[in-house]
Amino acid sequence: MSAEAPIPALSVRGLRAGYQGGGDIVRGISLDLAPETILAVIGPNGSGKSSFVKTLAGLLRSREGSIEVTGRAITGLSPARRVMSGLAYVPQEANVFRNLTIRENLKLATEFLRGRSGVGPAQEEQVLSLFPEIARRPKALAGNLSGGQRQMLAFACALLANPEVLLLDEPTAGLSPKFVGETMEAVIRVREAGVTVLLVEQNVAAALRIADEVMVLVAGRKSLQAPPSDVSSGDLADLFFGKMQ
Ligand SMILES: Nc1ncnc2c1ncn2[C@@H]1O[C@H](COP(=O)(O)OP(=O)(O)OP(=O)(O)O)[C@@H](O)[C@H]1O
Repeated sequence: MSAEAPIPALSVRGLRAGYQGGGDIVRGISLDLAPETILAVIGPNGSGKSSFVKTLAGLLRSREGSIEVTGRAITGLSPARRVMSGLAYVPQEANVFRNLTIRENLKLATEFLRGRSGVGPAQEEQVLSLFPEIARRPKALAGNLSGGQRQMLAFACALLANPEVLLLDEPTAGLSPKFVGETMEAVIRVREAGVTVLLVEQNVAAALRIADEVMVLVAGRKSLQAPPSDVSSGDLADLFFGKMQ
């Protein structure tokens, strides 16, 4: 890296992780993610995408390797301390309290984040400006929102932390095509607001449309990292098919 290159928003070196009593599922992943970009992480079912993102979020303990956010080591930190260090995470499921209103969900997230710099009314206003349909209905129960709107509420809660990096685990899972498009538009707005996004996605076409870089995971290893324009559907078919053989 030259002296002028910006510090990566997220830097991962030799990351290995697995579940208790089992072998490694994340098998030596390294990557540098430039600031204010979207990295789409794709790969066959069971290739370790969710495990990778959980390791970054601190929910799965890393066995080896290092993680830095804007040049600061976070490898040994708890999930909560990682959020405070600028790494926010939206899990695939159970990412909002369905029996609480939009306003209550946002309030809880803010309470949790007390002490993190940049958290407060100005940040909330900026975040809500990204998601007008959430901002318009503060008293709506999260459980009564559409799947797409619920994802936006989950994004909003995570962004209240004023993070440098937002980790999204399959935000379009189970959504109809209309809501897939809306969710992807929301991810673009998040990047435009200055946040770097690591997006795990099963919907390869939708992810490639918005990503600046794509990383293909096969059996817990990085098989490819490139701009989407450099990745052919033949390459992807080979990588996905290779896993199934
Ligand atoms: N809690 C767990 N305990 C033990 N093994 C697990 C656990 N969660 C996932 N695994 C295993 O880890 C491997 C990778 O799973 P993971 O969910 O990370 O893959 P994925 O690429 O996200 O899959 P998908 O695209 O189907 O969501 C699989 O073999 C899975 O069975």
